[in-house]
Amino acid sequence: MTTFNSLGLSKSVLKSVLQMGFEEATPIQEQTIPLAMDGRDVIGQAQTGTGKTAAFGIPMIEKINQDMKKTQGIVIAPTRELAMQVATELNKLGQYKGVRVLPVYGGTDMGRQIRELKNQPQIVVATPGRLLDHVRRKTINLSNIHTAVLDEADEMLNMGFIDDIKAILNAIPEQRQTLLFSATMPKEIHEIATKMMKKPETVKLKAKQMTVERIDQYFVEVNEAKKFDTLTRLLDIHMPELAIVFGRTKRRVDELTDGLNARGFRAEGIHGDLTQGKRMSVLKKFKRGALEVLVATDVAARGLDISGVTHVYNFDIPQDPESYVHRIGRTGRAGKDGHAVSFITPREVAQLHLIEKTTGTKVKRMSIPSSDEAHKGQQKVAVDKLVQSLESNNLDAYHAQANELIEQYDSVSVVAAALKMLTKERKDVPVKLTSLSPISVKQAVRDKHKKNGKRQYDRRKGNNGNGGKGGYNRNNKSKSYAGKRGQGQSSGRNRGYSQKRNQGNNQ
Ligand SMILES: Nc1ncnc2c1ncn2[C@@H]1O[C@H](COP(=O)(O)OP(=O)(O)OP(=O)(O)O)[C@@H](O)[C@H]1O
Ligand SMILES: [Mg+2]
Repeated sequence: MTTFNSLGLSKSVLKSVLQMGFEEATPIQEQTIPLAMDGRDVIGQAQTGTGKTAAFGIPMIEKINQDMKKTQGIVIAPTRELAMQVATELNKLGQYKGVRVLPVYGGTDMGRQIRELKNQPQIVVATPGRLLDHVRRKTINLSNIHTAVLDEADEMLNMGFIDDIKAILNAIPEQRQTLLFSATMPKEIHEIATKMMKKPETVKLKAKQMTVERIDQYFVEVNEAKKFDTLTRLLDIHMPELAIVFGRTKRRVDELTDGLNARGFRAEGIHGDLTQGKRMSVLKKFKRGALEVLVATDVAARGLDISGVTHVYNFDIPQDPESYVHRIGRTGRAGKDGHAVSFITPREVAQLHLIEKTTGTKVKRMSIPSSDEAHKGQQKVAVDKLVQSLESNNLDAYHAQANELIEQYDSVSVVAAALKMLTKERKDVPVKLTSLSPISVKQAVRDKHKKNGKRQYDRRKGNNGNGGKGGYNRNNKSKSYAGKRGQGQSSGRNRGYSQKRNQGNNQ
């Protein structure tokens, strides 16, 4: 067990860390913080939800000179929502030191952003497209930057972003420290990365598998036409606290959202064609539990840390294994349990095997639940509601009517009728989605070579461990890692080839 105290943090940062409820450092923090504080370039790889943000955030904040009102650190993240989230976490870490952090991303007012950047916040957390805009307009001063971080580094160095990243890094003083973090790091991207860094130290936590062990991983083999009914049945049976359903395209997300609402689920979608205001409001609603289901493209696959997400459904199987790792990693975070179910059409079985091979995980088969099973799930919700009402003890006004009913009918029938009324009957609402062609491994490989499949979601319209169970406590403000963990990835994996999504502006 490593406490933050023993990592040699300054008083103010230590105070922030404790205030955030972190009691001990996670393994990736324990290993990378000392290196980074020593000034080394670091590539850090550890499973989703294991605290990589603080792993780069803490040394970065430590290095900031708070008396110097200049931009000294920069973090680049692939999506706007992630940039916002990272900025919030850094703000918390720097709260007692008095470090100013500004998120900078597209879809927001440029004029205002320029004014804010003029004030030289000490740390800027940005998406690449918008940041490059500022670099070209010379509306950001990069000359005092001593630390640059690429969060989701493999994604940032992938085809869609690499040119922007190169251009940005070239504009930052060369004697900078560079930190790269991600849960995944394909070999060829690691090679590209090391060329941009100075003798980087790679910290790759050893674990049997790339995904978090606490996430139960299942697949269900189902025909395209049956997917939607299967999804709503599973939602009825699993009764997630919060669920994320990933679809492959924006259209898919829209159709799924409409379909789920038609069947009585509170669902909203998030993808790159929505205005930034809408994206933020959907995410906020989801975080506070006003939505049960968030339907999303891969725009929500990386980095987002939303507590209460108990289930992830890959309605469409992701186009590459890395995306699978990140998507399912939206659950099972910070030591909590999670569940993931991937829908595989019969022609996508090879893609599933590739995911299993790459991640070192066995994904268990689950049979398609029957409508009876789903109905039982719905009934369970109705029973819960009834019990809640019983326990609320506020039923006096109904006693007279209840007595009359019991005199006329037997009590079991009366309760059954009440349950029937409370049960959401979903199966009668037909929902038809536009079908998508299956993903094949061959197709995915071809896509890799299609340069025009560039993803730059920041620029587009409108958006542009594992471990011993129970080892992690998160009571109120107290979060701690304990017990045996071995987070991170198994090393030396060689996939033999890599894939590139051809999602273009599908997100
Ligand atoms: N030492 C710690 N003790 C307890 N909780 C922590 C600790 N460090 C981070 N956390 C919390 O764990 C959660 C996950 O952290 P974070 O988002 O940094 O994970 P990540 O490794 O970046 O995941 P991803 O790969 O999905 O981006 C956050 O809510 C964070 O506040
Ligand atoms: Mg992260």
